[in-house]
Amino acid sequence: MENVFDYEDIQLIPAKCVVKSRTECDTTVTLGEHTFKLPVVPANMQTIIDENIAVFLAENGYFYVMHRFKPEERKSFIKDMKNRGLIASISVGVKDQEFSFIQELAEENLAPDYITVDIAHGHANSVIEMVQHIKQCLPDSFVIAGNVGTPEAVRELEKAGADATKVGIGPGKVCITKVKTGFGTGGWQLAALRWCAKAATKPIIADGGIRTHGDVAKSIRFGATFVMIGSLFAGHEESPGETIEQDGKLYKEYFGSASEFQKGEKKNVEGKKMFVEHKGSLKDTLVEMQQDLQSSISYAGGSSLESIRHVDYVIVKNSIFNGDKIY
Ligand SMILES: NC(=O)C1=CN([C@@H]2O[C@H](COP(=O)(O)OP(=O)(O)OC[C@H]3O[C@@H](n4cnc5c(N)ncnc54)[C@H](OP(=O)(O)O)[C@@H]3O)[C@@H](O)[C@H]2O)C=CC1
Ligand SMILES: Nc1nc2c(ncn2[C@@H]2O[C@H](COP(=O)(O)O)[C@@H](O)[C@H]2O)c(=O)[nH]1
Repeated sequence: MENVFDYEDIQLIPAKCVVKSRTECDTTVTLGEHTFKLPVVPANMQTIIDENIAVFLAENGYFYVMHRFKPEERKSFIKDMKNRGLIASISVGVKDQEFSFIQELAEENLAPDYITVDIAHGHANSVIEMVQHIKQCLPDSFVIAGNVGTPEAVRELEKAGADATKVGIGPGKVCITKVKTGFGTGGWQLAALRWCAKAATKPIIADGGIRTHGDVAKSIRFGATFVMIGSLFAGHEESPGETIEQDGKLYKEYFGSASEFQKGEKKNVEGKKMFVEHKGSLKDTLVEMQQDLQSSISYAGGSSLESIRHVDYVIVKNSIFNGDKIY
C-alpha cells in the first residue's frame, strides 16, 4: 500500500476562517437516530467506563458504549437507562451465551438503542453471524461491529447488516497485539482508516491511537464519523480503577481488555496495564475537547464538522512534534 502514515505524520492545512468566534462552530454529530455533542466516545473498557459515567454521558448529550465485562449486569443496566429516559448502549461478544442473551433481550422487550459487537478480530464469521442475529431479533437496535482493519472487512460487516464499523487493530495505548502477533494497524492507523473509509457506505468509528485532541480532527478528515478513545479518557476522577500515589503524585490504572488483569488468566493476552497521571474531572476534558474541535473547524474554514472532511493536508513524516510535548 502506498502513502502509509499515522496521526503524527499529518498536518491539516488551514482555510480562510468564516466565523467570528469559535463558539459558532458546531461539533454535533448524528449516529443512527440520535445526535451527540461530540464525535468522540470513551472506549468500552472496564477502566474507562462504568454505570455512573454512562449516565453522566447520556444525560449530557454524549455518546457512550458500556463495556461487556460484567455480562450479568447488562439487563439491569438497560432497564435502568430506559427508566431514566436515557439511551441504552451496550457491548456483546460472540460466544454462544451472547447469542442467547440477544434472544432474551428480544423476548423481554429490552432492545438497546445501540449494540456494539466487540471482538479483537472482527473480520470473522462469528461476528457476521452475531450481526445477523441481532438484526433478526432486535431490528431497531443500531449495530456497531468490529474491530477491523481492511476495506474487505468493512464491506462484509456492512453487508451482514452492521450500521457502523469500528476500525483499529492494535493501535491502542495498552495494546500489545502488534508485538505479540505481528498484525494490525498499529503505526499506520490513520492510513488504514482512510483505506477503510473509501470502501464504507455507512459510518466508521476510528478506534485506538488517538493521543491528542488534534487527532480527532485528523480522524474526521480521513473518514471517521466518530472516534473511540481509551488512554485520553483514562485517569480521571470519575474513572473506574485503582488510584495510587507515587512521589506525591496521583496515578490511575488503565488496562487492556485482553490483558491478564481483565481476563484473570494468562491466556491469549494481547493487552497490558499502565498507570496514567491523574487528570482531574472528565467533564473538564470533554469541554476542552469540544473547544479544541471548534477551533479545528474554524481552521478548516467552516462552521461544522463537515468542513474538516475537505481540507488539504501534508505528510510531514514523524516531524510535527519536533521534540515538543503538550504538557
Ligand atoms: N482493537 C484491538 O486491537 C483489540 C482489542 N481487544 C479487545 O479485547 C477484548 C477481548 O477480545 P477477544 O479476545 O476478541 O474477546 P473474547 O475473549 O470474548 O473472544 C471472543 C471470541 O472470539 C475468539 N477469538 C478471539 N480472537 C480470535 C482470533 N484472533 N482468531 C479466532 N478467534 C478469535 C475467541 O476464541 P478463543 O479465545 O478461543 O480464540 C472467542 O470465542 C475485546 O474487548 C476486544 O475489543 C483485544 C485485542 C485487540
Ligand atoms: N490490542 C488490544 N487492544 C485493546 C485492548 N484493550 C482495548 N484495546 C483497544 O484499544 C482502544 C483504545 O485505544 P487508546 O489508544 O485510545 O488507548 C480500545 O477502544 C480497544 O479497541 C487490549 O487488551 N489489546
